[in-house]
Amino acid sequence: MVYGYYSSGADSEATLQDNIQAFKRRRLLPRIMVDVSHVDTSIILLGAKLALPLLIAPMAMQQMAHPDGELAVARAAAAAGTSMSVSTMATYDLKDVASAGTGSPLLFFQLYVIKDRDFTAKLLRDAAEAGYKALMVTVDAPHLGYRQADERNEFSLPPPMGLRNLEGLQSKGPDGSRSKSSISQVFTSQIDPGLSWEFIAWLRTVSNLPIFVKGVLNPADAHLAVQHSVDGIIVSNHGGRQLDFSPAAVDMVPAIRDAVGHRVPILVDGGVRSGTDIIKAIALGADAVLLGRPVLWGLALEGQHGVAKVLETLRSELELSMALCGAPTLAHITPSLLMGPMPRL
Ligand SMILES: Cc1cc2nc3c(=O)[nH]c(=O)nc-3n(C[C@H](O)[C@H](O)[C@H](O)COP(=O)(O)O)c2cc1C
Ligand SMILES: CC(C)CC(=O)C(=O)O
Repeated sequence: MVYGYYSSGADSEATLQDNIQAFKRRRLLPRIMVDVSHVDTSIILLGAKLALPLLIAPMAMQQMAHPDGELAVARAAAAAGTSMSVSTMATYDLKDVASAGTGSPLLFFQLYVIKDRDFTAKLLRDAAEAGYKALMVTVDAPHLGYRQADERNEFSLPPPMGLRNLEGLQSKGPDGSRSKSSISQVFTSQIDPGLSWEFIAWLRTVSNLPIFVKGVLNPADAHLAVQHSVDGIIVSNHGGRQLDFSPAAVDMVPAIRDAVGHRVPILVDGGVRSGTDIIKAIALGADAVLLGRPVLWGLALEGQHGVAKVLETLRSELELSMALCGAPTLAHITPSLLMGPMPRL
């Protein structure tokens, strides 16, 4: 049941697969005779220096993978000098995760907007007090995508685990959803499907933190996001878990970069599995990438140590591949390093 929840995508999983294929279709065209005796993988994001252009994506309910759950992931992110985003649907209190992540250059709090706006405002106050430096507002999930594995397994969070940051929220009773997955039921009853761009203005009245919107695919929406003064864009199809047959996120990066220019940072996630994937995403126009499921696999195997190994593997792959591309810094990763999609792959 847990593996099904973590690994699956929506419906036929076409988008889940496409996220991986979109990277595999591309080839790198290296430059030679460039001094790569020193390779610098670091990046400045929101004024914070990250050791690598790889952040940990928000993922719900991490205690199912390991008893230390989100605490272990936060510790591994801090030790690797990178950023973690903590889900509204975490199984540890957001304050405890922030303490565990002390030393991380940039902790994000991922917001699912609760219908009860007072509750949402309190969550945001708690996040700011706990030391989170930015918000990731997920905008691609007015409803949860249909995931066959969760229906088949009648997914529910095994007790005594709970959604610690939603405690105190009034139960809304039967939600009218016919889903057999209890997380889908909670989502339908508590999460607000009525958001529009005006929400960003409301958010500014209750939080001073920088706002990234997560789940942008259409360049027209990227343009609107910037018009509404967001601080960053995350190009994402939610790891193929929301709209099946939406495009691979990385394929949308060039058009979104064209739409917004360099006014805000652009992050992308979905299917990043190697150092060369990170290079491809940056060459297409992203500033950095988020990593999803591989973090959970590391967590399940060896807790904090397992996550650390996943991050270190990607870091060393990135460093080596940058050297082999003739790119001593991230600024050297330009579109000229890329060959377009290969036919028939
Ligand atoms: C098990 C799981 C739980 C997730 N939970 C959240 C969440 O709570 N909030 C959110 O914005 N995205 C969530 N996501 C989406 C991720 O943030 C991210 O977009 C996606 O996993 C990236 O794709 P990848 O897993 O192929 O790297 C979740 C993804 C997975 C696999
Ligand atoms: C608990 C869920 C709503 C988290 C999520 O975003 C997901 O499973 O994709």
